[in-house]
Amino acid sequence: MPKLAIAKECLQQFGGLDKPLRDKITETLAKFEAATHTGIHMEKIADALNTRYRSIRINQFYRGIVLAPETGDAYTLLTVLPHDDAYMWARRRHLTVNRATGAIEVRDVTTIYETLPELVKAAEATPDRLFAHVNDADLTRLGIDESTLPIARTLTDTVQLDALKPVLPETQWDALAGLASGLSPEQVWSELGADIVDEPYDTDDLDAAVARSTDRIVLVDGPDDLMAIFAHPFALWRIYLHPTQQAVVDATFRGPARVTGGPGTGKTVVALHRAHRLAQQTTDPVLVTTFTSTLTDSLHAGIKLLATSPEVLDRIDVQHLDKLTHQVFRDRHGVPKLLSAADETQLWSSIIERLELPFTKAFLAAEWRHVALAQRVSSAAEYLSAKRTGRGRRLGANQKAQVWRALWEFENALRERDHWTNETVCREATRLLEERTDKPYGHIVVDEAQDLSPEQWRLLRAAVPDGPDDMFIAGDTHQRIYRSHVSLREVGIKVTGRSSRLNLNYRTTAEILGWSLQLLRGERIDDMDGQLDSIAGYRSDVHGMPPTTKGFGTQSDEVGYVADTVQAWLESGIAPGEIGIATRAKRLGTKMQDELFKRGVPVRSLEKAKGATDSVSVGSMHAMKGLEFRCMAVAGVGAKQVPAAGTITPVEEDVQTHDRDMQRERCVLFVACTRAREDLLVTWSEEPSPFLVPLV
Ligand SMILES: Nc1ncnc2c1ncn2[C@@H]1O[C@H](COP(=O)(O)OP(=O)(O)OP(=O)(O)O)[C@@H](O)[C@H]1O
Repeated sequence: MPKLAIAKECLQQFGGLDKPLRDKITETLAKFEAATHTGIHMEKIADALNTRYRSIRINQFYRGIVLAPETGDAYTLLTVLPHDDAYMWARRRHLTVNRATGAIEVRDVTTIYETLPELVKAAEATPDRLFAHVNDADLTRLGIDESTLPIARTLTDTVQLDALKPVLPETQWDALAGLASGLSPEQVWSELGADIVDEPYDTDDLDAAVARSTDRIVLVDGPDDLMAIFAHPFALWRIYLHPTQQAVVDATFRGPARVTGGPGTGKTVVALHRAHRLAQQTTDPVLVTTFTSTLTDSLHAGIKLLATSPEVLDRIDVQHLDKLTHQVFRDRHGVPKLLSAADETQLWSSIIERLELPFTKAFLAAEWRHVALAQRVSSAAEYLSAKRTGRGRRLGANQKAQVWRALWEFENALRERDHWTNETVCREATRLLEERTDKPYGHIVVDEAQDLSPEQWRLLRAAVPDGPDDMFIAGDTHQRIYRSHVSLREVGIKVTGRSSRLNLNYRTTAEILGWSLQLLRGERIDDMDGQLDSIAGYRSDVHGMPPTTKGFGTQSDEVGYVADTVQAWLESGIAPGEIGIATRAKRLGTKMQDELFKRGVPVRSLEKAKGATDSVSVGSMHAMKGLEFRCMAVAGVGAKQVPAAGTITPVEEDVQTHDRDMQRERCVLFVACTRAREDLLVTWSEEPSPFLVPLV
């Protein structure tokens, strides 16, 4: 029976076609396995650059181009195009095997040949060469072959390289783009997928190369599999992973492991695939968790797209972390009486007054959370020797004794009133899990790890036995938007030596990513494992318009302009559900919603509505975490709103906490801006935020 494999390019094209044509393609290909009987017509193509190209008829106007096998029965669908374009494709494009990875590559030989004289002419006008810093041996080692090398040597800037993307062999172009973005040859080498580079390849064996190209070509396993692939043509991440993503998904780790990387690099995608793979290999439950409910919903939707078997799906428990914590608590103690924020403030005030302490409520509350709870301090002696990393105000022994007295009184009051906070519920749930010898999960996968508190980490550690692949952690400390700062080591989770990094952004254009990264330039951001993280090497291969930044005299002018822009996006064919508006202050978000509602634009609040939508989404910058939109407006980025004054500890009170608060506010803005896929508008009224000043 003939087998069919589908190249990524086909699925991308498929997503952009009309429904009747998509149905026709699915129908034709579904018959493929029975082709010998139904006689699907495969024709040889005169003058094709590869004698194994065949065309298949989809309908009167469309043809697919297939690579027929030399021997055997595995066919690869390379492209689906209108009749003449399909034949032209086959006459211009050559298939070769990449020297470094052994994977198949397509190159548009004719266009390359036609472009070369222009490149040579441009190169004669300048001594600059884009790859002057890389020697031939390194380029060759990275898979640049003798046809591409002279072109690479002629390039003078990245604009030329970008223009060659559709015509150069993909893997070779990726290697050149990595080098051009500042990665060293070693870093590019590791991005190519170090585990496949040692085999001695037969560069003439196209069929073996197709089988190796799992990041670009998927083998269809019967008609049901075909239907599943074509049912979600935009979810390319389900099928085609970058070699660095695939390596992390497939690896076996002796203990906790993690993946880091900038926004949109596919950390969530990797976490989902890994959870799915673990669930396929084990009978133990696999927990997939994160810290917000919107994110939990989207993880759930992702797992449902991946897991086609009901048994595997049943084994994966996607749970909001707070919900899981409360569940463990409730199973033993029933529903806790939670202390409200106002009651907590009141309690600190009364303690300060009664003990006549020279500290503020905010200071004591932070000391309780970030020192006492974070380090499980339970006695005066432990508090005296506790690390106060990140706390700027130094305390003498007497002051520490006073603070400890206040913390003790606070906890005592909670006990006497049988009141709980989310933190003490988590602490108790952790204790309950630590007691258990039968842990509820065999594996745990955590997304957006940067925002979990130390107590939440201990809870997760206690919910899974120590062992291979016990915990998998995806996160990016540049996107930390809450107060928690954790050293994984200090909460008993050792990831050193089991950490991988993703660099290639799949979401945002290079222009939006580059602009947004400038918001964080120079910031010293930890990596949760005792080192500093870095933004070097993050890149996007997709280009678009630079972000638009615009200031207004009044807020109502700003609201009007954002609403005009949203209407223009809608008129240009963008669906309402593909548009997002983020604000730091909720009040401005409400104004935006009112304005759009008045103009008859369907709009919803992210904080209130859930699930898929065909409305414009308006939400706080925090609510944007984990989401993405084709077009994004980040509004109200004025000096009075960003950083949000109420969230910044005064310098006089604690300089280190002040600095962390400022950094966190930058990260919040960074997260909002990096949700945009194609278009980003950033606005403010009166003075711009100090974070924007160097950029506008
Ligand atoms: N291999 C892939 N092929 C196609 N699309 C991909 C691939 N990997 C990721 N993507 C897409 O890139 C976008 C970002 O992926 P994802 O949300 O996993 O990134 P992330 O690193 O978790 O982002 P963030 O940290 O900003 O939340 C998504 O639209 C996802 O579908």
